[in-house]
Amino acid sequence: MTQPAKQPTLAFIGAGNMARAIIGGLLKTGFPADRIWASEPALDRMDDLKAQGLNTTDDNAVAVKNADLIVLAVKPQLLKEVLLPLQSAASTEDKLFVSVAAGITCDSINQWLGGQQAIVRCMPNTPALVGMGASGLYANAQVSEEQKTQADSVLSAVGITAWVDEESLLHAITAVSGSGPAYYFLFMESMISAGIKQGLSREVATQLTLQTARGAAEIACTNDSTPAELCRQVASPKGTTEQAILSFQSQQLDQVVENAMAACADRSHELAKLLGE
Ligand SMILES: NC(=O)c1ccc[n+]([C@@H]2O[C@H](COP(=O)([O-])OP(=O)(O)OC[C@H]3O[C@@H](n4cnc5c(N)ncnc54)[C@H](O)[C@@H]3O)[C@@H](O)[C@H]2O)c1
Ligand code: PRO
Repeated sequence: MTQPAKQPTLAFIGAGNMARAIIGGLLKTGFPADRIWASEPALDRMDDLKAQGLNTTDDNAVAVKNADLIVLAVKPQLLKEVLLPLQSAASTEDKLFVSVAAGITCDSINQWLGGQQAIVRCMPNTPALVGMGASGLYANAQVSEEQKTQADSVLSAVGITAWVDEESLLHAITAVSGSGPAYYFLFMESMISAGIKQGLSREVATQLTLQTARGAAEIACTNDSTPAELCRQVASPKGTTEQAILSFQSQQLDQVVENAMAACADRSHELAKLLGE
């Protein structure tokens, strides 16, 4: 992690999957555990975090008061009821809020916090759990360069970061990388099922599918060739792969993927409207 000039004290409001992935990454990079607060309604669910040296509380306002950078990591459906009681804790100092909640806009968050707070919206993904996350980030006008660097450092602890200048692009980022891991898992499941139908045991089909996914991702990430070129390198003319590719194309794989990602982005828009009032 690139250490910012001033290392902030962090608070995680909600210590579920995404928060824990980020906390784990931060600790691995040497971020001091005693500069992290974690807040959950049930204290005993954070015994492991406390054992690692984090400050834990069941009072979100305490965590917010103690922190410079607050990661909002509750479900989008809960964000409003979590933020409304935090207005006075939030407004006392110059704090940065980093929201990972899908869909919810900076305007909604500011409306609930009752001010003009510095807000970074972030769309991370679950590969953050293994330090291979991909996070899209957007900063509102109140965010200073130093705060932007701090937010980037937190998310860089669990993978790569990409900033966008338009908040609305977070819908597309959700469709690409936020939800993206699920598409690959689904495809793996389909390949395993098809392998079993062709006579392989579940164990062998799973082993070969997962290693193939890992290997293909590694080549795509380390090679200068585009995925389309890498595909051509596997598919010998008049060979076996070509037939599989032709089958995918005849069923309009591009269109299937485009439709699925449009549905994902539409839901992100919808969540912003439904939950943002
Ligand atoms: N899981 C993903 O793939 C993913 C990807 C990108 C973004 N996100 C976003 O991350 C956020 C968290 O998702 P998650 O998968 O970690 O969910 P999660 O359910 O694992 O974590 C949410 C946590 O919030 C806690 N919580 C509930 N009420 C609370 C309250 N009043 N105060 C404090 N904490 C409270 C819950 O106990 C839980 O531990 C969501 O907004 C989601 O949109 C998730
Ligand atoms: N998981 C969250 C959802 O499905 C946000 C992106 C990934 O809503």
